[in-house]
Amino acid sequence: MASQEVPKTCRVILADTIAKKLLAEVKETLAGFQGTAVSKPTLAAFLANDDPSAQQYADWSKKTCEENGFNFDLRKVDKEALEEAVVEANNDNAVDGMLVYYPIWRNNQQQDRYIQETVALSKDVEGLCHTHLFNMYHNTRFLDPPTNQKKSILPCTPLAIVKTLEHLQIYNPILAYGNRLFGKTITVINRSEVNGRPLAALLANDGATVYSVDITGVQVFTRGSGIRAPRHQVHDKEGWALENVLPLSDVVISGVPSEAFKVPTELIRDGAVCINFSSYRNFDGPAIKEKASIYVPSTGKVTIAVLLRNLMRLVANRPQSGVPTDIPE
Ligand SMILES: NC(=O)C1=CN([C@@H]2O[C@H](COP(=O)(O)OP(=O)(O)OC[C@H]3O[C@@H](n4cnc5c(N)ncnc54)[C@H](O)[C@@H]3O)[C@@H](O)[C@H]2O)C=CC1
Ligand SMILES: Nc1nc(=O)c2c([nH]1)NC[C@@H]1CN(c3ccc(C(=O)N[C@@H](CCC(=O)O)C(=O)O)cc3)C=[N+]21
Repeated sequence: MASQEVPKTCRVILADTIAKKLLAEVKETLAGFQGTAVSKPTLAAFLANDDPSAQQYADWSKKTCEENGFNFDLRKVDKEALEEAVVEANNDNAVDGMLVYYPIWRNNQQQDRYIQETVALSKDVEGLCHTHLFNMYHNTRFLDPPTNQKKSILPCTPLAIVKTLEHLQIYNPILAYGNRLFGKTITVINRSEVNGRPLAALLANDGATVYSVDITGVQVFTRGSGIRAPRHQVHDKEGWALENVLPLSDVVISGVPSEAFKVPTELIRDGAVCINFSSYRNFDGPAIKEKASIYVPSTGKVTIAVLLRNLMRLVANRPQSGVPTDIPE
């Protein structure tokens, strides 16, 4: 009997597919807000740079908000007027959540950090205020222990990648919640404070061994020996580079903001899962499809769906809003 050749095909999974699933949940949750004072939540977005990718991201966010029953209020302001504009939105009851497009001061990250902290905790839809980040790094889910009514907000892009990995069934539902990446090795290329570092921590907190790569080198994020440690641990891997970690990795996630950068396809394991979150294509299009089992070329649409979910969560965290508090995880 002639043996049937199994076609060697990589599945390309588009962000749109994952986003649609999440937006269906958003719609259902928002239905529960009808008849309250916040039937149509408002997201204010501040654009204070001339970054075309921020403008494009704002345009998509506006479209997605409006198609799904949210107000999107884009406020273009001068850098020097930004702080006061954020303070005004903090005090404006018509604003349910806000985000500021970064980077703003290209040579002064401290000043961007200052603006991140100026956003009120109760309106921080991207989860970038210190308290939200602290809770994420410490694997603490609630803002109000021991009452545990107010959920802490997780950063949008890292959470979107977690949602993507869940969709791809990299999270193993047979395992206990909070341990569903146990046994998985994941490389994250990017260690920025808003994307790569929180992502590495989230994945390690769920049990993965995570190699976090940036231009300075490699760190490994794990839950430590055994599976019981409550939060992740970080160690430097002196002298290590992509060539050491890519061959070990079940999943490769890349977010390098450069046209020229490509993850070296020949170092990636056969059958690895490859996810790009950069606005540039970090994987070499045709070649990666000969290597990867699953390839996700972008995640921006998933990020926007997560943003809307975070916005509903902020509303639900205000007891006076009167909306149901059971926003899906
Ligand atoms: N899909 C989404 O939802 C989002 C996508 N982005 C995109 O993600 C990208 C990254 O954004 P940020 O993290 O804010 O940028 P960033 O400039 O703050 O950080 C870049 C990171 O990549 C590392 N890196 C740069 N070159 C490298 C190389 N050759 N090898 C290894 N590591 C290298 C840097 O060390 C740093 O850790 C951008 O293209 C941005 O537009 C940003 C936010 C959301
Ligand atoms: N506070 C803040 N949060 C952000 O999330 C943030 C920001 N500042 N500053 C600007 C960058 C840029 N950004 C992108 C989002 C999605 C894609 C992306 O992947 N877009 C397309 C792919 C490209 C295309 O179709 O042209 C997609 O997923 O469908 C790219 C870039 C978020 N940003």
